[in-house]
Amino acid sequence: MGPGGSRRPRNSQHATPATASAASRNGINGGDQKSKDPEHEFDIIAYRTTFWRTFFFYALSFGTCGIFRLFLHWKPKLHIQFRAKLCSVESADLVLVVDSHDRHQICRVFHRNRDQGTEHTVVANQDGSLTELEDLRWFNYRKLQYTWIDGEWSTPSRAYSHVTPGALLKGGAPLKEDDVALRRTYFGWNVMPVKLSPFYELLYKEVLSPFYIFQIISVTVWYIDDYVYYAALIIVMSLYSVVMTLKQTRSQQRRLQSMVVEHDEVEVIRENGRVMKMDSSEIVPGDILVIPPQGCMMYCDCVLLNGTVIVNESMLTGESIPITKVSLEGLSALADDGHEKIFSMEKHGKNIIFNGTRVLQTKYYKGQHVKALAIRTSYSTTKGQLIRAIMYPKPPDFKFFNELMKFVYVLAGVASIGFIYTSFILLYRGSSVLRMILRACDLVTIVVPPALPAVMGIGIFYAQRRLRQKSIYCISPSTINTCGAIDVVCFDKTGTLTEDGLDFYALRVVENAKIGENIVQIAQNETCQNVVRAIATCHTLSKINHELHGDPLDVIMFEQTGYSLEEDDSESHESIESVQPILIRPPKDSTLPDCQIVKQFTFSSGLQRQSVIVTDEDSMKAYCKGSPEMIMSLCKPETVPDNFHDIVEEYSQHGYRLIAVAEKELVVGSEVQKTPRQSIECDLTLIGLVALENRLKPVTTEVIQKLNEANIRSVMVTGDNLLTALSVARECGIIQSKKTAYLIEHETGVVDKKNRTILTIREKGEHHTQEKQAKSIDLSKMSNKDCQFAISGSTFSVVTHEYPELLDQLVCVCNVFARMAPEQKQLLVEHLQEVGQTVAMCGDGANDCAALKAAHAGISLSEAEASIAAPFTSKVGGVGGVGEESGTGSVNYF
Ligand SMILES: Nc1ncnc2c1ncn2[C@@H]1O[C@H](COP(=O)(O)OP(=O)(O)OP(=O)(O)O)[C@@H](O)[C@H]1O
Repeated sequence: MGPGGSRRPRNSQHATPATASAASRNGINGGDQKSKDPEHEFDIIAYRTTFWRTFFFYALSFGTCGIFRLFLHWKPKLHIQFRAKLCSVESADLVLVVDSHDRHQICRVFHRNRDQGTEHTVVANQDGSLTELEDLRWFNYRKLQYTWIDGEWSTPSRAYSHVTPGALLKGGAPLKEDDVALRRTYFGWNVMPVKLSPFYELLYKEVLSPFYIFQIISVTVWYIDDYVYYAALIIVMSLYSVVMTLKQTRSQQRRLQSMVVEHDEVEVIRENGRVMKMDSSEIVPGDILVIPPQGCMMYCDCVLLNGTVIVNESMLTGESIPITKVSLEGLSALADDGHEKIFSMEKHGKNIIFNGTRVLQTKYYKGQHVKALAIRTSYSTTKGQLIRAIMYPKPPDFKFFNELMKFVYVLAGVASIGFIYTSFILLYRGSSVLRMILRACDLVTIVVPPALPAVMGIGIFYAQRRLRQKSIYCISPSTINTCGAIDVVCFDKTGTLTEDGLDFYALRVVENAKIGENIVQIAQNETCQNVVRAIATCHTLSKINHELHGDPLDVIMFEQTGYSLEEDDSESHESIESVQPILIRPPKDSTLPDCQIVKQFTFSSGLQRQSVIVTDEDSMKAYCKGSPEMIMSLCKPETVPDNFHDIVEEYSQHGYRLIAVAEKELVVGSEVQKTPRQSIECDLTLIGLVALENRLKPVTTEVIQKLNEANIRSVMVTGDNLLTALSVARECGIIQSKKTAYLIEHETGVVDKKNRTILTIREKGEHHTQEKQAKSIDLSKMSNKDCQFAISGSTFSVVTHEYPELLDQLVCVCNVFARMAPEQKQLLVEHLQEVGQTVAMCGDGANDCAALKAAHAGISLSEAEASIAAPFTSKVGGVGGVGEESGTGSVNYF
């Protein structure tokens, strides 16, 4: 099997596209490769078997009744070194793949020549086109197919990996049937088969582990030695454990299968633009899909070519609020650095509809198709990557297993001494050889606990059952053991520690750089109509089945305005995005005209803002809302009140969530569709500040208290303001009442002699800053003096780049990390792990996904039971305390 998929049955298990292409590295005979993907970093070493090595391998395996083979089964590296020798990729028939956790796997290399045989040797180019190779070599590893192209191992995700957004738009032409057939030979069918392993196969894998082999030997020794009852008891326990483990593995596979093996009818434009209905398994990268107006499930990763769609990505992110995806149309061709933009899955997430997500609604001109270009199928999609991460998880917890193995080695050392001593004594006393061996082995089996795997297996099984009863679903049972060793739990704030919903508190209008008083009732209040209009239009809400859907923050703000939202059906409106404009109507008795949202720039955590372009009868305006710091930086300084910063601090200190609103007048009829986002979101005029209340969840304080009692450190890592975060942290007990909170800060441009930005520490509440040279900051000492620390993302970034030597200390003593971008959340988790901490991360949103994945134990709070964002998914919607005795007997809380 391999890239010969055109003749392959539809549901065959075919290696599918991957995320990374393996880059060439000068290695042993040119056969040593290293993958670029940091997450799945691995070496690929080429080998060729020889006749004599194979002969000796079989001879020794038979000659030792399989013991030699069993030994090599545990040691794949020795196995391949014994059977084959290093060679170049061109002559290899085996490769040894070594992953970043030093796990080895031997894979067979397949080979096909263009002139031999009937099947094609096509591969994909980086721009998505196909090319035919003279000689095709590939191997399958963890559901992906690696093909030797241009001196490197590449996966099918190589297609569209180096292409401009403009080329993607232009390249979106219907595929011909011949082309489809050729593409299928390389990409395979768009399915993710999860095989239910037969019982005997699972049993074989389980029983061949060194522990079980040792157990078999132990039981045999005891049986011969007349410990019949004890031996029988251990057999019964082990059988029970094996059956439970197998049952668990099978139900795990079934669960995964139900999440993965989904397919349905889709509409694809093929051959001369005909819309054809077909099964989703027939989609190949390059196909153009038609997305129905009423929505559908997505079965591949695709780029939106026109219109706008609203999707629910909860399956991938755990976050169930609808997200708006926009088309590539109108995207500027040049990046910030002036170079041509290159399309990437990371940077253009807002233009990609991912496999496994549900399209709730599409928006475009009536009667026109919303089209999307399939770029990745089956296991190379984002969903495929997550599924692979579940199928081939990281080794549970290195520290835990290393220590467990150390414990076993110490016991084995003690046993060996006993073995030698007993053998010597018995020999000296003239005992028979059989009795001597029996006694000595008996000693070993008593010292090293043979029932250890059985006990752990049973423990995990019951722990998982208990979690399920509490609506916590676990897709990676081995992680349960890790939870017994958690040192730090990182919590996202909004939606995790605090309620998802917010309460509107007040609006303060800014006019002529003066800030007004609190306005609590904003609808129809004459004094704030301009800001109300901005709030009513600046969002990405949509109406699905007559209900407003979107970010809870947007919903709550919109509902205060008294405005209503309608999709504009009239033919006359010229929309900038060639999307049906959204009509915003003021309250009935208002004299203000209706207005249309003609362009939306979606919210992103990294940008901390969101904006829209709105037109009414005779004007065109851009409205922008976001975090006060961000909006202030985009506003003309003369429009920002002098005391604005102080006012923001005051609200933040009381835990309010703040959103600043700004506007900009645009010239009617100007070509704003071609204007990049950064040209719209600049030189703004500040017009208002909205304060929202964000209450703690009832269970939060109790959970933090339990963690404190268990000596597990709680850390808040949030995208919100530092002072707001600090106030919430104080309220829930992350910052303890008897401790003083210190803020670690910096001032941009203020540098020391070494040209490093000066870090300052100030006590929360003090307005003066007590400057200290970075060197004199000894955070670890200060933490002993009843201090706790908080830092914001920008200072964290300064420390990361300019004071890497402080980072270890910082992550160990800081309890609040605010204004953290998604990648900083991940960096924090990774750094905590680097300093030897076992980390759990608890989050609810798309901005927590990377951190959830990086943590030893990720806990996603999600409505979606089947979220694959983290090993644990809690449906209870809170950080409900879970006292759970895992297989290790520890009590865990999360
Ligand atoms: N829909 C929105 N429109 C405009 N600005 C927003 C919106 N949602 C949040 N913001 C602003 O962007 C900031 C960062 O948001 P982000 O979602 O990264 O974190 P968060 O929701 O504040 O906190 P957490 O990381 O704890 O969930 C927020 O503090 C807020 O000021």
